Amino acid sequence: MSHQAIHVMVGILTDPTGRVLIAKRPEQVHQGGRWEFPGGKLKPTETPEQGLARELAEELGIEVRSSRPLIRVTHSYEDRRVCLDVRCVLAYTGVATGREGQPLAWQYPEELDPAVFPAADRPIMTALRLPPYLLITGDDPARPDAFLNRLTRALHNGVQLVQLRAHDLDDESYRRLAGGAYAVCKAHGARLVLNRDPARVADVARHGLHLTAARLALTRVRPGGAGDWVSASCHTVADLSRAAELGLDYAVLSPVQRTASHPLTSPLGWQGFAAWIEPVSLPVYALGGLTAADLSIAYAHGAQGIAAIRSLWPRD
Ligand SMILES: Nc1nc2c([nH]c(=O)n2[C@@H]2O[C@H](COP(=O)(O)OP(=O)(O)OP(=O)(O)O)[C@@H](O)[C@H]2O)c(=O)[nH]1
Repeated sequence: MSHQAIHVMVGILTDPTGRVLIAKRPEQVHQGGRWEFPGGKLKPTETPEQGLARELAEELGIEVRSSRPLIRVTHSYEDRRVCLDVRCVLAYTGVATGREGQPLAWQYPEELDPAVFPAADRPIMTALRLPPYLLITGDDPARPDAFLNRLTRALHNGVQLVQLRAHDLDDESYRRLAGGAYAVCKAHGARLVLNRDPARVADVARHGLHLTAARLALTRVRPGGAGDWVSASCHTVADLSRAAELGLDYAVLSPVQRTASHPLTSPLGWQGFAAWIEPVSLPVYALGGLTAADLSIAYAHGAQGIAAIRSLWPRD
């Protein structure tokens, strides 16, 4: 088998209700009969944007006007290795139709069934379900009422994913706070991920678990159950590889910029961030000195979105 990955451009079209476009691959081709996100092989003379535009014109009869990176996934099948270069189509003209006779369907990301897609597509489906902002909770965990109040305000501001980080609390206080935070998140349709030793929160209601970089290094098997989203803090290329090997759902890479809390740690910068995540087939949030306004630059460098404590945690 050739080790050179085939560069494949893949486009995500979204309708106004948030459904994404999928197409059925013909029976006789590679991964035939499975559903896919539209796209195809990049030609050697094309830029990624040109390749995406050509494939979507050929397959769907649309003209792509603009797109942004979503994720890159490298996957080895028995007979070939592919690098799926996935972009969200932000603007296009025309009406998508199956120009090659392929059935099309629009589905909400939560409804996509990984079993009917090629194996390489799993991280794409995760990326489609994850929101742009990840709030890592800030101060006040010792005053649960004030804490939950701030959390509620953050959710009103549009946050949909929350990591409960409160390392100063003892286990019992953490579990109590998690109970309150879960209720608030659930009521707002947001997800709560617990940053605590998984063994100590095994019976606590949640949507997922988060591993510190130190715990990631000690973890041999993906923790949690089938319904958990599992993430990890990463500060090195080795951390990112480990998160991917363990089959985690996403990573949080820091620091991208210098932060007040770690003024002496040298930041990665956006170029460094992009270079580190490029070979990793995982959605990766950028963390460290960032605000919601950095989302476009984060997207341009391949991030899933922005993670932040200070800038997403409401002040009094
Ligand atoms: N378009 C697309 N290809 C995918 C996805 N997932 C995935 O593993 N692939 C793989 O990426 C490769 C894409 O090749 P393709 O057959 O679609 O390429 P193409 O349109 O240029 O076709 P051609 O080679 O017949 O000209 C295949 O090996 C396919 O199995 C996906 O979601 N969308």
